Amino acid sequence: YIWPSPQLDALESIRYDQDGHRSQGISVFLEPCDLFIFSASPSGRADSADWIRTAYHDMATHNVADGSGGLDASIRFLEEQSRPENAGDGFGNTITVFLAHANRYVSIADVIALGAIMAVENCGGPEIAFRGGRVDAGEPNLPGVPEPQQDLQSHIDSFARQGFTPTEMIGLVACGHTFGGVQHDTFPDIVPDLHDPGNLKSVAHFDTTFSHFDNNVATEYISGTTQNPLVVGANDTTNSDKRIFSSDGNATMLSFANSPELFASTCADLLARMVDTVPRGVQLTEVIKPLLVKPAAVQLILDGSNLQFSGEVRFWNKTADPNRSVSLQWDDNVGGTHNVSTQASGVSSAVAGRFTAAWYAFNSTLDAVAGITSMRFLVDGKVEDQNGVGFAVQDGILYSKTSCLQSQNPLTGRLDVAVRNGLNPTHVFLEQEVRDSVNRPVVVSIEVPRPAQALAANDAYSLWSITVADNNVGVGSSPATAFTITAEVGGVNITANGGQFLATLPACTT
Ligand code: HEM
Repeated sequence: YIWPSPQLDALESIRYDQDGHRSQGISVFLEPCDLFIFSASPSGRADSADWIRTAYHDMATHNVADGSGGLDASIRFLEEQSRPENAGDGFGNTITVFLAHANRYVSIADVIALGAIMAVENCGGPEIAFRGGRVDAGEPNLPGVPEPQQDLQSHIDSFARQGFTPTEMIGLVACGHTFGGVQHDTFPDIVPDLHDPGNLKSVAHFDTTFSHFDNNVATEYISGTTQNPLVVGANDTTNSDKRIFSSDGNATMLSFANSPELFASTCADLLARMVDTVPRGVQLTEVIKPLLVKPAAVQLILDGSNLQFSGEVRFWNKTADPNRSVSLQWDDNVGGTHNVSTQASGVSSAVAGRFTAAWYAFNSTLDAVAGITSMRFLVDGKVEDQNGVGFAVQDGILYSKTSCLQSQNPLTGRLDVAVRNGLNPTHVFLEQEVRDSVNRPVVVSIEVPRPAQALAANDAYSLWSITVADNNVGVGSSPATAFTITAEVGGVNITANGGQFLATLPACTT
């Protein structure tokens, strides 16, 4: 895709800015892969296992016939979590971690999908295609998750309702059950108290590598050494993995045992399909791939007769290199081209170090009248401009530095919006992201009134002002969020680069 695209940019960041500079903070819960943040270690549990099971149980309500259910974060509702089919506290744990990572561009359901993908990828598994655009349910879905005491035919029927064939059922169960196990606390009839100081939560694991993706779930099953509690459990009624794995005469499991590559590629396909199983009508984005050159945190602020321009750029698949020269070049509205050097600002990595990225920061002062239309980067003399498209930077609407804090409690401030002469917006509005009563990120818009008499800020901009209160701080799971400015111009919305938190504004003097 072409930068900027607010939704795809946000999805790309949460997927690929994992560790180090500008970390989005999800992958740390998988470091190391047997980390379990909710009880003392060694617990025998793992965040990674909880996250994969959460994605499956959220999806498993899907009904291909009527399009209902699917991966839509309905698992966050306590009503759904309290059903027998959703036994255990892993769903609540997972949602607690994930809620803070959702935003207006990344739904809670997208985070659930990505959490499962990252657990697999970052813990030894194959790369899995990730799309965004899931829509969070406003209420619980109908029940429909398979349970271990049910017979084979009901499992075949259940997976068919979810959209998977009997062979795919074997695959999906094996792909999931290469992680985690059955807990004594949740299933005391399947797993006894193990009294094991190395496994404090008494989890009987599905294979010997419970926090690592590999085909041991298949090799141990085929070789007869498996300790999988759903295969060799004392009560055969709950040996659902045994019935499922053997349902085709062990052909599928044998193929997985013989080929770790086949197991990995099958799981990459099936798990991608699992997280892309969404209620009918939901339109997913393209597969999110890393942008090789990606601006981030671009800010343009009116400061008297100048524009303060700052931001960063990330170069994918590059490591730090003190000899590299990176400069930023931009075009203005009056035919000029300008150059500024950048400074190395950090490095990041993703997928347990499989990928790295090098970051550079820029900071410059532009003449407000000349403004800016687009930018490009020069890396050791080579032009990076999205294959000639350039990186568009809009200067039509932005914050003015004259914005100020009016009161701390309640938090109120005057936001001065600079509108470029000639832009002629039909509307200007502030947008703030908040959470609705069921924790979905939603955007509240506040119209910025058109001033009766335009107040010139300089030769290029006039100011529109509005006093707003930030009612969002500390509400529910909402982190404090910035106000952003959007202008509707000729039926199209353009959004200012960079948002403004009221709390960080200087106090008003008038
Ligand atoms: C017939 C289908 C399935 C049955 C009956 C089943 C049953 C179970 C049971 C009883 C547990 C133990 C839960 C606990 O003690 O907290 C479990 C755990 C788990 N299941 Fe499944 N499962 C099925 C399919 C799947 C699928 C398709 C996936 C994912 C692709 C999956 C992923 C997991 C994971 C990762 C765990 C470990 C959770 C942890 O250790 O915290 N399961 N499953």
